[in-house]
Amino acid sequence: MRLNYCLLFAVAAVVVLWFVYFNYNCFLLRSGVHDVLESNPSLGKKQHINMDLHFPEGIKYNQPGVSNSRGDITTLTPWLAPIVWEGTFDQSVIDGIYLQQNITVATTVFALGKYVRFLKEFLESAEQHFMLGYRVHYYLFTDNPDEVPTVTLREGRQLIKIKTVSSNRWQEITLRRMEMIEKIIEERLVNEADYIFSLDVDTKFYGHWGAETLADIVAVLHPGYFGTGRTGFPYERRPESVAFIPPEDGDYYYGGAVIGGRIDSVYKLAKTCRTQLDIDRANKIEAAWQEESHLNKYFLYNKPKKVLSPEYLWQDFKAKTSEMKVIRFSQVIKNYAEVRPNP
Ligand SMILES: CC(=O)N[C@H]1[C@@H](OP(=O)(O)OP(=O)(O)OC[C@H]2O[C@@H](n3ccc(=O)[nH]c3=O)[C@H](O)[C@@H]2O)O[C@H](CO)[C@H](O)[C@@H]1O
Ligand SMILES: [Mn+2]
Repeated sequence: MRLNYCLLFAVAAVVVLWFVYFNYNCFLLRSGVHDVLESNPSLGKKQHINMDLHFPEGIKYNQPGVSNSRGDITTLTPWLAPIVWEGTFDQSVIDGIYLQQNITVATTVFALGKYVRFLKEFLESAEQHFMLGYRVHYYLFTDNPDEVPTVTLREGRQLIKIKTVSSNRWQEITLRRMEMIEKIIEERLVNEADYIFSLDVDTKFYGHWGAETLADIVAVLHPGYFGTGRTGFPYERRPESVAFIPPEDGDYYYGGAVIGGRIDSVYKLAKTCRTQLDIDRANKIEAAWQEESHLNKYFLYNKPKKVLSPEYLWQDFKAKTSEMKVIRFSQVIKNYAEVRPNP
């Protein structure tokens, strides 16, 4: 009789324990804690997450047209990557696909030395226009965390400050972004994000920037060289630099102010550019436009899967041209001599 009680008690205990464990797991899944607790998924594995363009039922959207949506500009590269212009995408279709993927977009921003002054407008305007509805984590590299302004962030968005040593050369600050992006992907982002954008801080958002910009690896057309012949691009032209591009080569001139894509692809890009910057340094040569020159070399041989039009990187001093239906992100006017640590 006593044995039966013991047995009953043991069974009851197992049932209770299982119940508690099951509910705890459900709680973890619901709260997304599993994403963090999982052991480091390798960068290779990351590649296969969320690649489907699954579209949920019940969303109303316009029927796609059969002629070009824009007649005034090219909306495809010769390797058939989309060039994202206003009028080429339907935001409700894009959000239908990407909102349900539950993605996290890491955004690296560097504010070293006096560039910390650009943060307020950058962050405030990003909160109005950048990836609204998506989880956004800003990773802010600065040598002066105390001067970072307090900006109210929307739900699901956070800012992580990373104390970083500055340099007395602006060229060094901008080119070192590659190794810092490489490191932070290795150390954190592999577990904390799906996509990443590296953005210049001396900038401001003026219009919608959403999930239409997401792809495996994303480049932006530099507003200063859109429509320029390739021989006029400011590529590195000295063969002694790894960033060298001969005058007969080149697709576009891409801006260094915007780099984006999936974590594993941007990792590959950052690592490659960092390695090539190291080789140049050992050979005592610095490319004409630092990491931007190496970025252009990288994209020449590793074509971007999506190209953002200059709507996604304009310059405040530049008059709007006819093909620019909207300005989404733009470099603010700065006094170079006053904000930079060296000429
Ligand atoms: C529009 C565009 O594509 N701009 C690129 C261009 O000039 P820019 O004139 O845009 O370069 P920049 O002075 O804005 O420097 C690039 C970024 O480095 C950071 N920074 C720089 C200096 C400093 O003292 N503190 C600091 O934090 C900051 O995040 C800034 O946004 O060429 C640079 C490389 O030469 C970069 O590739 C820039 O992205
Ligand atoms: Mn800039």
